[in-house]
Amino acid sequence: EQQEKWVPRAVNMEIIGTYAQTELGHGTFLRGLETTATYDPNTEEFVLNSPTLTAYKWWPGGLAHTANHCVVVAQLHSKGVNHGVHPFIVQIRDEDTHMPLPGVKVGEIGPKLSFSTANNGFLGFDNFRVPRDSMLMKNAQVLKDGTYVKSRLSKLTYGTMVFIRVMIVTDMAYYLSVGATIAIRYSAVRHQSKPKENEPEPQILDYVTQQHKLFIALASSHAFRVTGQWLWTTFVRVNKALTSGNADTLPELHAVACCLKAVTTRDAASMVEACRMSCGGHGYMTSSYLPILYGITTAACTYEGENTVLLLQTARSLVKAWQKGSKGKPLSPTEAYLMDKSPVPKWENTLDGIIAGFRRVSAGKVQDCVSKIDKLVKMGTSYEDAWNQTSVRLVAASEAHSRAVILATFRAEVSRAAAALSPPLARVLHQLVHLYTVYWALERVGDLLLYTSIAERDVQELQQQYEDLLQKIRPNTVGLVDAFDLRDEILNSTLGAYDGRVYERLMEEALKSPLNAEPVNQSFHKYLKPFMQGKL
Ligand SMILES: CCCCCCCCCCCCCCCCCC(=O)SCCNC(=O)CCNC(=O)[C@H](O)C(C)(C)COP(=O)(O)OP(=O)(O)OC[C@H]1O[C@@H](n2cnc3c(N)ncnc32)[C@H](O)[C@@H]1OP(=O)(O)O
Ligand SMILES: Cc1cc2nc3c(=O)[nH]c(=O)nc-3n(C[C@H](O)[C@H](O)[C@H](O)COP(=O)(O)OP(=O)(O)OC[C@H]3O[C@@H](n4cnc5c(N)ncnc54)[C@H](O)[C@@H]3O)c2cc1C
Repeated sequence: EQQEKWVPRAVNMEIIGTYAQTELGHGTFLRGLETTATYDPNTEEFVLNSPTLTAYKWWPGGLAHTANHCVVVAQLHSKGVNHGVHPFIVQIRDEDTHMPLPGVKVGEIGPKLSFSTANNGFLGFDNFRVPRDSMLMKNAQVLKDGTYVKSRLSKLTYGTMVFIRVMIVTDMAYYLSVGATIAIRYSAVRHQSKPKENEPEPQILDYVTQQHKLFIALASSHAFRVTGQWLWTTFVRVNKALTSGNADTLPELHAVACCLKAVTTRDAASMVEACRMSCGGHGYMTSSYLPILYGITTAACTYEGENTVLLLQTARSLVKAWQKGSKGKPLSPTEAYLMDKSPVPKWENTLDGIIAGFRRVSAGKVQDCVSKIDKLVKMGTSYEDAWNQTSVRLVAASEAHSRAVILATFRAEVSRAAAALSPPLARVLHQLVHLYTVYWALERVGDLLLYTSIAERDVQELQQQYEDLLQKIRPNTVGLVDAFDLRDEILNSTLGAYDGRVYERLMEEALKSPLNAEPVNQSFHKYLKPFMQGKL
């Protein structure tokens, strides 16, 4: 009934909404939110209040000027009992005049690193009344007389966050494709230095250090797209099961969505920044789009669950899995490898060998964490303090798990898809899988040395494989980014346009600056001249 009431209006753009959960005082710790929704059975309404400054909603995108409705997450009170946080759909502005409704205080939070167009807002309530059916009652309910009917699973309230975290993985694949396209096209246009005196300056794309910076962004875009598709399929399956009353697979989905969101956003932000730096000075120009892209991707490390916090959520699941597995209980598919008790096998410099190695690293790190926590608890430390003292390792274990999942998914899905592709295309995609896998093996060589039987000569051979791959991929790189098929209007970049007119576009953009409108800027007469004449 509620969906029938709200969804068509939203789809028709009659109402514009946002998700108002985070407050000035709390974003991560949802149970600590302070906005209250107190049920009044006499009028069958909820009364919304922001009892403190820190209770003000803070951050929701589009809240300041665009939205006229929002989903407000608030502590539900009924019959004198606090039932915890619940979502309410709340109209905040008049649908005709767009004026804030009485009892609503709404505004814009101010300039940010990026997302300048998102008008992120603040929102407070002063005895603001909404009808009973404003509470989203798919899970928990409040009856007319104020009786609270519990949800069969309290964590279903957090479902929207799981959905968005799943979407973010594919989103990061897209942003990396944008960054890689701009930087690789620019690197094909840009010539710099003269390593051989009698030859022209090479394209900077021919410098192997440049390839090292950029090809991983290209490969990661594919890895994340494939992983995002797999995660989406998992999400759909879990949701289907939830609809028929089975929540058994929800914890696994939550655990894997958390670590994949964290690792893909962190990689996307750092690789986009590497793309920006790989364009030298021109990459620092806003018109290159790369600084904006960095602002967008680094925001994703924070929104929808701060990355460290999310990695610790996955670690919580891994530690529990370890404890369960040690008692011989079955584990969920993505965590089952943790209980592989076979002796450490001889190292193999193959894709399967490296993926198996990453699983060993993850399992080894989880085991270390469990041992440390157990030891501390036995010494009398509380579990919570033991957890905190182990948390640097827990985050590393969670990241290793995530890498194992991405590597295995990328390899499996590309191998499966390759059967339907032309042999040359399949070969190139396999090269990207290979490059991605070897890159991370070399990045995490310390971990592999600790937890697997990899030896110095294996590492040297991997380094050689990596350099060979850069060379093999080089001739196809521009074709590979063209294959992302991103229109110039979307790239919005002086450096990345299809026609390669980099220098012309940079000058065209520079000339648009209002500071170039007059030959002598007024600041000369106002400040500089008096200063030069000693009058200031
Ligand atoms: C809008 C539509 C757009 C569509 C397109 C999207 C495209 C991509 C987006 C691009 C644009 C993006 C724009 C920006 C949007 C940003 C929006 C926001 O940030 S909004 C704001 C986002 N804000 C955040 O993300 C806030 C982050 N904070 C949180 O999520 C939580 O408070 C918490 C998880 C950290 C702790 O919660 P707490 O209650 O203290 O829990 P405990 O630690 O005590 O654990 C208790 C048990 O619960 C379990 N469990 C937990 N969660 C889940 C779950 N989801 N499920 C299942 N289970 C879950 C947990 O495993 C544990 O199990 P067990 O071990 O006991 O068995
Ligand atoms: C661009 C952008 C858009 C956003 N859009 C929205 C939106 O539309 N709607 C909305 O409701 N919110 C939105 N947010 C808010 C966002 O969801 C929160 O900022 C985010 O969940 C992090 O919470 P926080 O700011 O309270 O960080 P904090 O939790 O205060 O984090 C600060 C530091 O404390 C650490 N920390 C916190 N808790 C723990 C812990 N338990 N263990 C270890 N370390 C911990 C973190 O790792 C971090 O280093 C947006 C934020 C941004 C940046």
